[in-house]
Amino acid sequence: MFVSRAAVSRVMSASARSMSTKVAVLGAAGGIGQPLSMLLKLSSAVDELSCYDVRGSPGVAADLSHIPTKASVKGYLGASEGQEEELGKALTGASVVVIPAGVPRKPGMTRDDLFNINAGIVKTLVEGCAEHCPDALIAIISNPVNSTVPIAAEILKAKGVYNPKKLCGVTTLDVIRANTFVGSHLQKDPATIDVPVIGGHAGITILPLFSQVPGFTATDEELEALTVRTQFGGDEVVKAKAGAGSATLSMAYAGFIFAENVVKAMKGEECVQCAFVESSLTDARFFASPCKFGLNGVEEVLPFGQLSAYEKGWFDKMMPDLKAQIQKGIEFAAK
Ligand SMILES: NC(=O)C1=CN([C@@H]2O[C@H](COP(=O)(O)OP(=O)(O)OC[C@H]3O[C@@H](n4cnc5c(N)ncnc54)[C@H](O)[C@@H]3O)[C@@H](O)[C@H]2O)C=CC1
Ligand SMILES: O=C([O-])CC(=O)C(=O)O
Repeated sequence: MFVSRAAVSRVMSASARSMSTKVAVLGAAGGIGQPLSMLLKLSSAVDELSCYDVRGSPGVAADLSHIPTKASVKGYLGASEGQEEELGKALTGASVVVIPAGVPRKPGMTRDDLFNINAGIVKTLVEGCAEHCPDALIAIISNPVNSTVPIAAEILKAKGVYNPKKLCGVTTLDVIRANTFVGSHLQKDPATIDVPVIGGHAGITILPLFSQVPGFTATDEELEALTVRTQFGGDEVVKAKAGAGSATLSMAYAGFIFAENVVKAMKGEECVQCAFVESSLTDARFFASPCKFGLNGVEEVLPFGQLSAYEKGWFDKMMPDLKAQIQKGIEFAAK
């Protein structure tokens, strides 16, 4: 469950750790990667920022390094002619790895249409994590998240380093969209709204639980419009960008909130936020729900509570799609 930056964390002073945190962003020169790296550079929770990409990352790092905040920044490049592969250096010592590497959608495409390219990219990068930072928490942004997270799990398992507490798909953008749309509907400050969003991260697998928002009221038509807008918020941006990609700035903000919360939790400030994780809440192997984050990553996958009859209808509709997308990722990794 996502609240606001200020409200999500509770300080556990007794167990607070003073650890130095290296965060690696893989795909750091992209539309998401650049603003995400900048927000992480501005965070007082981050000590070291590692910017990796197959192009442009040394420039991004040099640029960010002139911002006077405490995090040190280094850029690392993938292999190309005359250029050695620097993924190992980028990952060594990282406690959190955020992965926005991969191609974005164009109008008319589904997230699943990205599978053929992005599955291979995520596989290679997660193999690097298994080798160079097996204890790091990996936060996957690359789409289709419903399949790329299962791919990552299978790769880590095959390498003998899978820890379900340390692998998450980032669904925070769905939460912040739902908060924004409900804020506007109720004419309230969206920062005070906290909509749990469960399921997955693609179309109808995204299920906002508006029935759990205190004071929420809507007609049937308004509820339907808010639900569908949250499910297809990504398409709204893809359409508006007209071929120039998908959400980058709102995603960078969402990825930053997620990653910073993870880092703070690892330093002793427990928090609850939604994430797509291995889960036994439903018969889907991975499922997004509120999770408690702490010193070791996902400390507890929390139940998502009572669904309204309307939400139960969407839940039943989404499950076959979600399970098929998860299975597709598992089968890819087994090849
Ligand atoms: N989880 C979510 O809520 C969201 C996910 N996304 C996804 O995030 C991904 C990235 O989107 P954008 O930043 O807009 O794309 P982009 O094309 O602007 O940036 C992607 C970056 O990844 C890099 N890259 C490609 N292969 C790589 C590799 N093997 N290693 C390292 N870097 C590599 C590219 O060089 C590029 O800089 C897409 O798959 C998109 O669908 C986008 C928005 C929201
Ligand atoms: O729609 C897309 O392709 C990007 C995405 O995941 C989102 O904006 O939610």
